[in-house]
Amino acid sequence: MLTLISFGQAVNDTKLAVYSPLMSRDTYTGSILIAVNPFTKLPHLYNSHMMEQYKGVRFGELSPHVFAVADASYRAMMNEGQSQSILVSGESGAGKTETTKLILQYLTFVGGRSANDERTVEQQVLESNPLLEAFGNARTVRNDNSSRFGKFVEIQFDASGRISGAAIRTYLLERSRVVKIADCERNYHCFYQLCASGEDAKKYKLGHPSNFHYLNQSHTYELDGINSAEEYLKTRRAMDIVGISSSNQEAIFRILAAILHLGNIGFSPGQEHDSSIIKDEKFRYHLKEAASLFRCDPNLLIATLCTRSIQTHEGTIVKALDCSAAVANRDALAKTVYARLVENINKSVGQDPDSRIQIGVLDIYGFECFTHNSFEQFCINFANEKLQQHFNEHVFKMEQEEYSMEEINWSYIEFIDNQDILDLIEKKPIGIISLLDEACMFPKSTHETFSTKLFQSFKGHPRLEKAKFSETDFTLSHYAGKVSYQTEAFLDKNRDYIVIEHCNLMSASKCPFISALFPPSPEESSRSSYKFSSVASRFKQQLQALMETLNSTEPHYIRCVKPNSLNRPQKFENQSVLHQLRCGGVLEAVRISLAGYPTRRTYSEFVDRFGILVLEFTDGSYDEKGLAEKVLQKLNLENFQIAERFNLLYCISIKNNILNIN
Ligand SMILES: Nc1ncnc2c1ncn2[C@@H]1O[C@H](COP(=O)(O)OP(=O)(O)OP(=O)(O)O)[C@@H](O)[C@H]1O
Repeated sequence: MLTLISFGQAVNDTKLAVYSPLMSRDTYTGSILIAVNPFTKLPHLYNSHMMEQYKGVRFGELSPHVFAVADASYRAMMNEGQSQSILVSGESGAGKTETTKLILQYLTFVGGRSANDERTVEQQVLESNPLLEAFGNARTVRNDNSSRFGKFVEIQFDASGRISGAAIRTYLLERSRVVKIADCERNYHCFYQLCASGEDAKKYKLGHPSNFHYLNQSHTYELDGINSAEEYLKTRRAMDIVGISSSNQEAIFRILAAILHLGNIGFSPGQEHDSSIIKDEKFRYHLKEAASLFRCDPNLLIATLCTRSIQTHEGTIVKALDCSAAVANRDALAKTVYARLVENINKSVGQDPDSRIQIGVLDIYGFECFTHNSFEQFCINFANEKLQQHFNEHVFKMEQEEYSMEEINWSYIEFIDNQDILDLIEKKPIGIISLLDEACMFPKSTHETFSTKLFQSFKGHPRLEKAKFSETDFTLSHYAGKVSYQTEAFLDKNRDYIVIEHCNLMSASKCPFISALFPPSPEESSRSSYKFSSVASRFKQQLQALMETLNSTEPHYIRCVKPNSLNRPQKFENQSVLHQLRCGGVLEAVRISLAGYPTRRTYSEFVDRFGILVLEFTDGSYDEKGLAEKVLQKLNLENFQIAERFNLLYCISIKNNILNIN
């Protein structure tokens, strides 16, 4: 079944309102909430009074609200004993992170213990958010606080419905941002917070962000209305509440400082051909600082940055790296350390191994189609195809199954199945990801050879074509429209080398926190100390695991909509909104719903509401079903069916809009 409801004041003035509310009933599977970003603070909509109002109230009874979805999932979990999931999606800046926070706020409200202790599990869950944001969010051209990863926050409950733990899984952290930032954008917030931290910054020999290569590339340091020093204190407080020990907190910020010093190390050509050395005294200073903060041997750090070892039949030989290879090596080390640090922080919220019921909230990037689309858009759109399939299966298939179960006459509506594009992307041994991995493993492959192989392998495939005006770009026909991908950087971006020297350097750190980030890996025989690890394949596996989790839950959907590109309140760009609804599968859902019987009422609900129209028959000689039939006869309605099995009445809502008038 499908419930489509709109949310936010802005939506009331638009054509979208015509779809709202189509129906409601006591089962919530397949409901979609459209949450329009108001771009203005509306505290009265989200306070505890509001939470109290939505608590335990039948879904659809009150105005559409994110609390209604959160409450519905909590009630369903408690009543049916089944885990739930809430899938929040939308484009950058649409309000996913804010919506996720509101859901967590509501769940901690209904599932929290009234304790004064700051370190209750629910406080930890709430405080995990600012922590994740400090380390995983950054300013982009679209959003000052953009999440640079997808996340699935699983709130665990005990049998009495109290929060007992939480687990956070993150997806596709944008690692490149640690070392490279585009104009007007920033690195992760935590770096600026640390630079503004006063005493701590001094202790780690930090100063203004403009002194650091990893922060000064975009000349953008401040965020409107945000004080980094205050944010630093908030992050520290969040760490306390989540339960990160003070020595681990010290290690975490020391690592951030080390990364900044590492980025300031420059190289000049060495005496030997194609070799490099640390450029001069200034760069040696940063090298010494980085080594000292990482608690590692400075000479080993130099060797790690400027050389690479290769295994041959005769033994290990050490090959010098030229300056540009040394810079790439330095950046790879910075990215690896940061990614492992963030992974570790995400694990810091306490899990409850005994919990049997959970509510998972997925906050993941929506479908993307820009003028230039690269590997990141490919991965994001792959994830959206997966989620779209899940959406299809759970909303459309269940809709159809319900009709056949209730023996309702209904002509089967086709929905666009996207299995073919998923096969094209992920099928082994020949799919886009497999071909890309194969290209990455052969040193001589280029994006040209990759594209040629791709076009040869899928000649005539209805979902793949060569992009116009390019020999190497490919266009995929996604469920939400066509996207052309530029392949130039595909191979590079898919290569995530695990560099043995990096692991050795870090696991030898005298700081136990750092060495634990790099546990010894089983020795593998390889000719190179660089081991290829595929970003796309790892993402594919993570998505698979996510889909398995989602499939074991009852899903609820929230589609966040960005009403305008200027981030202003009260401004609605209809074309863009329609495009977002199409990308979120909402228009397709509406189509399916309108083709069936979107309005459903139990006989009793129906008679409660409309019995007044047939007062002359309410003398007790008719049961609820009989009275419902009398109402329908009186209204001269035709497009309805009466289901015997669950005492339900199915109506076509658009024609019988009267049924929705409260
Ligand atoms: N419910 C809301 N009430 C008030 N302001 C909101 C609300 N939702 C979003 N905003 C505003 O919009 C901004 C962007 O929202 P948010 O960061 O949640 O977007 P997002 O979809 O998570 O973006 P990204 O994918 O880039 O992380 C917020 O910083 C906030 O200013």
